[in-house]
Amino acid sequence: METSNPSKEALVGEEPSEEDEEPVKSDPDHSQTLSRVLRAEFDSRYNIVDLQTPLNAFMSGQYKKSFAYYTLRSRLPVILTNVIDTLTRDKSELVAQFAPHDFAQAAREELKIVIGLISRLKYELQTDKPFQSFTGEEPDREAWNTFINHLPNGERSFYRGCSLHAECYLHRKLYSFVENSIFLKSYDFFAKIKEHTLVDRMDDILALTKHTRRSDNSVEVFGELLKINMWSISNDVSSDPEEDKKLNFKVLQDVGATDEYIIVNHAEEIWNCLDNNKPKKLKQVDVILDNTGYELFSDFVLAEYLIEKALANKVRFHVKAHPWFVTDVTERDFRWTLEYLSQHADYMISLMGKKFLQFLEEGKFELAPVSHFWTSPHAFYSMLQADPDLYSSLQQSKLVIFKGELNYRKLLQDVCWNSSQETSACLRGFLPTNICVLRRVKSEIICGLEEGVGEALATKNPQWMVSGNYGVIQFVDGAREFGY
Ligand SMILES: O=P(O)(O)OC[C@H]1O[C@](O)(CO)[C@@H](O)[C@@H]1O
Repeated sequence: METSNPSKEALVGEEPSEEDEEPVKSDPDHSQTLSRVLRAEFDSRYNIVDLQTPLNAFMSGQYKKSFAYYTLRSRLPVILTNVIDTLTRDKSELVAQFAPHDFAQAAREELKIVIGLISRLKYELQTDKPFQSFTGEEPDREAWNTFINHLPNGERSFYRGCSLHAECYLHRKLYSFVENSIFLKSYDFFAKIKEHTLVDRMDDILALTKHTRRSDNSVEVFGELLKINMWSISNDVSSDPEEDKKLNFKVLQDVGATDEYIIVNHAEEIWNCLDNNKPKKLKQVDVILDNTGYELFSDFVLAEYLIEKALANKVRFHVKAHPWFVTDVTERDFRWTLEYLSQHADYMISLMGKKFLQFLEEGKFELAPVSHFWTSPHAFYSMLQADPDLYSSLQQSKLVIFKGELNYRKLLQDVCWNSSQETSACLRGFLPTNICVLRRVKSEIICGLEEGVGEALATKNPQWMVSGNYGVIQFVDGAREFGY
């Protein structure tokens, strides 16, 4: 697990910016020199400093040696380019799917406009332009515009501001282009990718199903499920997607095999929090979902265990209001997954799908009302003010499980804390109830480590925080804080 990620330096410039267009392709030495010069020019034009993110600063593209810079410079342009390529390639299919026959020409024209808007967004990203207001029919338009207008002047663009804001803004804008269209309203740029994250992982889904059929009601089994679930989080920063499959397979073979990579494990505290020996009352667990596919299936399996072992009598799932960060779960993905599983040719898989659907019917599983807060740029400490209903609904829960990297970054306001800082201190007062975090570490944001652990890992591999090779199962005791 230690090696696979290429160095960021090697990857920077993978996606050349608009002004990086190179006339000479044939001479590799010349190319490299030119690319170095262009990069230096880019950095000086946009005031990029050759530093890592300083301690206690928020992640930002202005620090060249940060993962934020690499994401803005290389990863996000690639995402936009891929969307443009898909739209161009699937044009006829999309027109046939979304527009009535008589309107095919109009739909084709509209698709061209959407492609143009995405290209423009890419240009704005690559030239550090200020964030633009939302001017269409977006239901969260006002909230977004207020947010943008309140950003200090120097933090209102892709590279100057907090990278959490930049990434969220980019994904929100991207969706607004189809949301405000006539023909493509219900189109999800990433639907096919998301379907593949499930369909291509049927072997793993079957293996996980078999592995978890006869399981005891014990802290050991519960701890295993938490590990399986944490490793099921998709590792989008990995250079090789096959690595993820291998890792998940390895975890099912021997769940302890990856223990040295789990740098915080509070499984026992989480178990105690849900302890089924305590008098039975409403025990609701909320899961703030992250990605589709094998990960979502593994979320269902964890939820199934909570219900069947009476650790919870309801599990409420929170999905995104619209397509988000490529593979995040929307309501459509959630329902599509259950339908797909329940109709699968493999008897065991279809039984699982039917069982989960039945749980949904019986209210053991529930879809939480859709909240635009999850697709806002806000860190979670501002939930109480920005979405008080959501906050009070989480207060009804015994435990809220936050899945994945983005949720972690929002819990910690995208701030580069000292890694041994106590987690509850980093939440800035956000503790509606007990909190559990399952996360693969994919950026320089972390807290709650034992003294010296972060430093030791950095000595071993300076890239450890951006590899996705390490994970945490963290717990913050809401009861201790508020005496519930
Ligand atoms: O799906 P997850 O686990 O939330 O990961 C997505 C996040 O991880 C990163 O890829 C790395 O921090 C971000 O670009 C993005 O915020």
